[in-house]
Amino acid sequence: MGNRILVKAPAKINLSLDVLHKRDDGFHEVKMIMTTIDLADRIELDELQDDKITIVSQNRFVPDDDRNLAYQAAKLLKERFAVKKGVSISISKIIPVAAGLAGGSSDAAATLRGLNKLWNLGLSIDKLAEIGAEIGSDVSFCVYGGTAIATGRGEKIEHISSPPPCWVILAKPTIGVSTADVYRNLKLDQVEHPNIDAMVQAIHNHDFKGICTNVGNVLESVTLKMHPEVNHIKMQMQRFGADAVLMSGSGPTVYGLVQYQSRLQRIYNGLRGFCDQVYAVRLLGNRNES
Ligand SMILES: C[C@@](CO)(OP(=O)(O)O)[C@H](O)COP(=O)(O)OP(=O)(O)OC[C@H]1O[C@@H](n2ccc(N)nc2=O)[C@H](O)[C@@H]1O
Ligand SMILES: Nc1ncnc2c1ncn2[C@@H]1O[C@H](COP(=O)(O)OP(=O)(O)O)[C@@H](O)[C@H]1O
Repeated sequence: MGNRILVKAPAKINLSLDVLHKRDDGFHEVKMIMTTIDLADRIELDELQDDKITIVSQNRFVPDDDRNLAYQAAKLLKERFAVKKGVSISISKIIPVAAGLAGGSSDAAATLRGLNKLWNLGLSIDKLAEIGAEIGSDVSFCVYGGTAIATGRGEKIEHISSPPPCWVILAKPTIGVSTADVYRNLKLDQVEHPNIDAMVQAIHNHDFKGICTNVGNVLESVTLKMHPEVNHIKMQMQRFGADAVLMSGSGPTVYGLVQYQSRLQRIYNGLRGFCDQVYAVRLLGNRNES
């Protein structure tokens, strides 16, 4: 049997997401605070002697061809560094798909980190993040994990300290949301911009209350209008007692920050009454092992 590497691919949430303007290249200039959570896909990379890339996944929403972001990551490394061997990429999908949690981007990032080892490429983590940006805007952050301010189209990463430990409840409505559609329908003259500096300060001070008052996401203005059920989940989560409630990324997943474990069960049970996909996990906030 050939060499095998196992890599964890954690999801992210956006504690704050601001869009500054639309750029000439069609992308939007953003300023976001991203952090990793303890909800992760598992990626298994098995060396193949044949010169090919295969994707194995039991999840019917995960493409098993070149549309898969993990496939694209492997192809990019293979071509750029003239690797003659192949790889079988097996994805155990835990992160809900098309949810605003960067599941696909994190699979791609984990594949980059894993193949760097499997193929002995010796690339630095910064180089892997740079390569990741060619696959998608969120991939660079996912290469590092941790907590960061992301600017540019999301690929410029400045690491900051982790928020104080807390719980994160996630509820994913059954609808899927296209990130491109959400950005396209954003009306920047009608949004309320979050205070990112105040969020950074609150994180720096380990001020959980300050973090809760400063969560904000301008993309909510689009997705909540398109899908009123997302707002319904937000209101329910607030009613059940989460300390802060926000949509992650372009949605439709809504997350709640919860300081005390004693409250978790009640919020979880309440949401499970009308939403199939509910998760209670810890906020990780620390960097991936490279
Ligand atoms: C909204 C965010 C917030 O973290 O996450 P998700 O909801 O996808 O998790 C990201 O900005 C999404 O990043 P990602 O999903 O990697 O986007 P990409 O594949 O690069 O781009 C998908 C499409 O979204 C639009 N897009 C993306 C990023 C950006 N800064 N401006 C844009 O306008 C573009 O139309 C692009 O074609
Ligand atoms: N490894 C992957 N896991 C999940 N989805 C993937 C993957 N590769 C490509 N995709 C495609 O990317 C789209 C967005 O997926 P995902 O990364 O889960 O969502 P988001 O960008 O909202 O965080 C999906 O519709 C799916 O078809």
